[in-house]
Amino acid sequence: MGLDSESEARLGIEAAFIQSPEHRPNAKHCDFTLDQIPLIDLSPLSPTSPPHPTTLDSLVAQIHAACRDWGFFQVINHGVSPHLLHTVQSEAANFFSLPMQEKTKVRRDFDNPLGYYDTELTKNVRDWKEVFDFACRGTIRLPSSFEHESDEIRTSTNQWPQNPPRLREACEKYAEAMEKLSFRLLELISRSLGLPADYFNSKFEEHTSFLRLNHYSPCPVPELALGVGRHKDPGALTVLAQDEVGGLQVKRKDGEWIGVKPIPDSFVINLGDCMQVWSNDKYESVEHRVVVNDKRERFSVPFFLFPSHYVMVGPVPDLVNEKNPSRYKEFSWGKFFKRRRDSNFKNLGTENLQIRHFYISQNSSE
Ligand SMILES: O=C(O)CCC(=O)C(=O)O
Ligand SMILES: [Fe+2]
Repeated sequence: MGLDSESEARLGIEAAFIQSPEHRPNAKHCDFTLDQIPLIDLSPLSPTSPPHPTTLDSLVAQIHAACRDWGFFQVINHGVSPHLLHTVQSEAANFFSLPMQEKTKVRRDFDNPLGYYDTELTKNVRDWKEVFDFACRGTIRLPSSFEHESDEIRTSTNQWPQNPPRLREACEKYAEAMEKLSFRLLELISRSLGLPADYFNSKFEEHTSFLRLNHYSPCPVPELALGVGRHKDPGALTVLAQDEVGGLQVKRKDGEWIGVKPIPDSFVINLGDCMQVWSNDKYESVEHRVVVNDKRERFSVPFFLFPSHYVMVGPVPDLVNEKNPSRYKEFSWGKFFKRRRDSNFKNLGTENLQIRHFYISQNSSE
């Protein structure tokens, strides 16, 4: 942005955090009391009472409508113990309250992207947040390079801080619960596309899913910065727990930013880029962002369900036909993820890799 240090001091924030004017939030964007995103009750999935077929059909129909119209929904009665979630939230708060020198003992970097980080870029602008990332299954195997020729695979391993001592256990138990819930959701989404419930399961045998503890501290100039800049999640789906403060916004189909109302003990679910491609654009991965405020800190915990690194992502053959031809060329999940992640660490000087870079033009004259 090219601000000098005097201007930075006057604004109370470093230039790297400042969004360009068209992406800045305004007062209208800060209402988190309206309940517009679909709310879905998952109690028919309860293990004590197998669902009646008509109940399951109605649940699948609700999922279908939410995925088609919003790409976002909230779920209640999901079977995850509130205790697990509250423990992870309080351990996250304990961790982020530690002095910086303690947190940076588990710093994540270009070589090991798991751990603590406070300088993430989204679309080359710095986010007003600090995070702690950990793999759902302890390790993640990904290509070491985005380049096509390279086949080398690198394993990243979780880094656990000694402090707070119970963070690791809380996170590992929570991750297990998220893994289970996300597969149940994946089955519902699969049915909602007219596919067998287990259609996608083989793509997740060595899944590269990870969780993130997000901490957004109060920002002196919330009208200039964002907690997370506008983006789409790259994977299959995201299961997000947020506290009562509010900050997440979803871009509605008409282009309006809509706040997602915090509902106690609920999860916010959104579809990622892989689901958009698999569904051949029946469902969309919807843009979202996080606004910050100058009074209250906010915590959130997303679980990102990502396929195995070797999965080639392309439209599901059963969902394409002559009338509805395939809209995407296949791409390697591992290479796509690696490239997207590298852009979190350094300004690659170009636009981030997006699924539309694999779009097949439907116009034969182009
Ligand atoms: O904190 C939130 O509400 C959402 C964060 C998010 O979108 C992300 O980390 O991808
Ligand atoms: Fe996101």
